[in-house]
Amino acid sequence: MWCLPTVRPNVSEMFKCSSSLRRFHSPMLKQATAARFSTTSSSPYLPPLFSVAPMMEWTDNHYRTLARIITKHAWLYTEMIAAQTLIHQQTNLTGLLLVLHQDRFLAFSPQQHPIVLQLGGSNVESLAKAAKLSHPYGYDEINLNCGCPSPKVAGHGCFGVTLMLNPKLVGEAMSAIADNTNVPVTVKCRIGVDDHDSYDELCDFVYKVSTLSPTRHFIVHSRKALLGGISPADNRRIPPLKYEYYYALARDFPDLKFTINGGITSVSKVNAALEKGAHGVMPLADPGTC
Ligand SMILES: Cc1cc2nc3c(=O)[nH]c(=O)nc-3n(C[C@H](O)[C@H](O)[C@H](O)COP(=O)(O)O)c2cc1C
Repeated sequence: MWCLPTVRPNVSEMFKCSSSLRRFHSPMLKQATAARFSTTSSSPYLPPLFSVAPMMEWTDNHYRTLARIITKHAWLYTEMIAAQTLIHQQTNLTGLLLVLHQDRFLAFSPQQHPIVLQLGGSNVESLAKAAKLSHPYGYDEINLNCGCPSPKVAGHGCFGVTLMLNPKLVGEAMSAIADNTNVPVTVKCRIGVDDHDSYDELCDFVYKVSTLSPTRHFIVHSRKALLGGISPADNRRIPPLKYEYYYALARDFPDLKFTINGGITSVSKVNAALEKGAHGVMPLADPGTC
């Protein structure tokens, strides 16, 4: 039996139109954000109720500033930033340039809180170092990308969604990231890769990552990834959405939190997911369709 909460908010409350902009200023969302920030080590971890999906070449500083004008409380994600890029920027540049260059990748205006830094990479030491480099900026959470199927990313060794094939490595990486930050660490993944698409394999991934590291929150893009060379756009279209995997995870790992992602394109879909028991929702605020 899937767990259904007794009281769920109505998310149409969150969507208040002002001019042509949609606002997400609901008291419920404000309350959820406040509760999230008041979490202490002794109280349970609360995932963001509503977050805007990370998008390479979209969710940069400018996009996030605009998003923050539209929504006061939604969680915002950076684009994926390769750990190695941050390290190269640090070692190849000097003095003020180093600061400016690194700030191109890591700086953000305080208004953008709550904000999550999404890292990409698979080298445990590099990810640890990247987490350490990001520490002074005050991100609210660090997330590891385990869902990107782009050949540019997944094709270069164990990176992006190919990380799902090595849960032990992800667990170790998440543990190393957590050792270098004092904010929650989270994973964004798919439900499988190619033929590795059984629910058991997904459970194995979640179980190993959460036992080897303090990761308590997974953002689940509820499609598998196909690594046969299809485009990232086709990888969002061809593999079918299997929300049943998402709800089964929420049922089978009661100590963990899961955010649903993939195909959440309308207020009614957000509401339907929350009513069905989703801990958090991550729609894609596609600039082309807003
Ligand atoms: C242009 C674009 C860039 C994306 N970049 C990232 C990224 O940097 N990191 C990431 O985890 N997901 C990225 N994604 C995936 C989205 O965050 C999200 O998981 C996916 O779009 C959900 O599927 P949907 O399009 O059906 O909603 C990107 C998606 C798009 C369309």
